[in-house]
Amino acid sequence: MNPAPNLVLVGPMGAGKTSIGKKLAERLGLAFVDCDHALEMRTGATVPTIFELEGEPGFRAREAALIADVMQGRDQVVATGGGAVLDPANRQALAGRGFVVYLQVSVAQQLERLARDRSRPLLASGDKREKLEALAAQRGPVYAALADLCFHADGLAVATAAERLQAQLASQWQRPEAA
Ligand SMILES: Nc1ncnc2c1ncn2[C@@H]1O[C@H](COP(=O)(O)OP(=O)(O)OP(=O)(O)O)[C@@H](O)[C@H]1O
Ligand SMILES: O=C(O)C1=C[C@@H](O)[C@@H](O)[C@H](O)C1
Ligand SMILES: [Mg+2]
Repeated sequence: MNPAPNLVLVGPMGAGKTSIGKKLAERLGLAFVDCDHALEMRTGATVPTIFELEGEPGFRAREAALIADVMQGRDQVVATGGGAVLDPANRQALAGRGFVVYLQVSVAQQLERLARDRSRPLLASGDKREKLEALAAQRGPVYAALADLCFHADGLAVATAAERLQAQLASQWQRPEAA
């Protein structure tokens, strides 16, 4: 049993961190924080606009500041952005106060889900399959090393994935009582 005060979802773009996370938070009666969305609310700019104005380094700095703040809280399901785990300080913040679930998904499934997506700057140009494969090779081991639990989300509807994940969590994650 890991007594972390938050549940954290990590994994690649299109794994369902946002979609499954929202459903799971409802089922668990916890607050839901989507880091990309929270960053957009905080800055008043969309993720693509932040990338356009400040580049990926600017986005990553804002993402790190947000994660540091969010992880001070408790009783939250936190859906991270796909690249949040690249920063060691983020990894420390997420694992320090979170039970970390890696939502695993195949590149084929990502491609299906993100075929028409325009909100992810890292997929905006070039061949999507090649990019997703390169990101998977780089990030897959990082997600796996950070995770308390790996959950295969391939082929599952959002509601089914949330239900099954909740069932697995019941025997592995117990939130501490509030002080
Ligand atoms: N289990 C699922 N079944 C069907 N469609 C899904 C599923 N999970 C996500 N999707 C769809 O795939 C798209 C991407 O999902 P989502 O935004 O939840 O991914 P994410 O992991 O949060 O990605 P990112 O890292 O970019 O934030 C959305 O259009 C969503 O509706
Ligand atoms: O995988 C990534 O690096 C990203 C995923 C999204 O959630 C956003 O955080 C942004 O588009 C970058
Ligand atoms: Mg998301």
